[in-house]
Amino acid sequence: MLLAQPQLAALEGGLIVSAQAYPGEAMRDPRTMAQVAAASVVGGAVAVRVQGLADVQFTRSAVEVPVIGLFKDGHDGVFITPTLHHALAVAQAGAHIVALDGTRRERPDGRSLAETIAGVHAGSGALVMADCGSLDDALAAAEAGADLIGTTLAGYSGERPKTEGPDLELIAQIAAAGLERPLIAEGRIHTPAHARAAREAGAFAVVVGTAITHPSSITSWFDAELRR
Ligand SMILES: CC(=O)N[C@H](C=O)[C@@H](O)[C@H](O)[C@H](O)COP(=O)(O)O
Repeated sequence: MLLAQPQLAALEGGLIVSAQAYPGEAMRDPRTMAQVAAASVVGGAVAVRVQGLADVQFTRSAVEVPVIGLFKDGHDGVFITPTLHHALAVAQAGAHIVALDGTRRERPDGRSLAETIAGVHAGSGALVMADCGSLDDALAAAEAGADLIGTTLAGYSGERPKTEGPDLELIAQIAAAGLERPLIAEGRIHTPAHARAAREAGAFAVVVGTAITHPSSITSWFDAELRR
């Protein structure tokens, strides 16, 4: 799926909404996720991010904006689109952008990040978003040919603390590195003020997931406050 440069440029300053439900959850249905993604576009999302091949397929039909796809396999270590095989399947399902683990950890298929990105580019028209967990990840991912850099794994890969809100320090560090490709702030952006702060720290665009699309979590936040 080809995403032209002007379409990528159009994401600048915008909100990308991630719609994901986890296995066993009430909303874990690709049609439901596609509907949630479509609803977010009505509210102004400039792109959407969805997990799972069927979710990518349904979402492609439900929205006109670019679709970032990923394929989670497992819960520990490298689990976000962990291999080239997973990445090509996501591209085949229709993702304009394939999000994959962009850390420096060993990948289950033994391929390097550079080989994986080259494989996606050679085997599809999709761009690659490297989900990073540190500045060193981001530098390596840019070197490896990633088209977009995300802070998705900050606080989850062991290199950065799990900050209460977004890891603004990391966003600022990566922005200052001048990697010449879009920096996507992602992870624990829970309020409009967090989103603005991420943008002001230097993000090209901002992904919000849980705070918009995960009702059980949002409900628990309200519930916890009422019971404090
Ligand atoms: C670490 C990991 O597995 N992140 C996943 C990546 O797709 C999702 O579970 C997150 O919901 C997504 O990154 C958006 O972040 P938040 O839900 O915090 O707005």
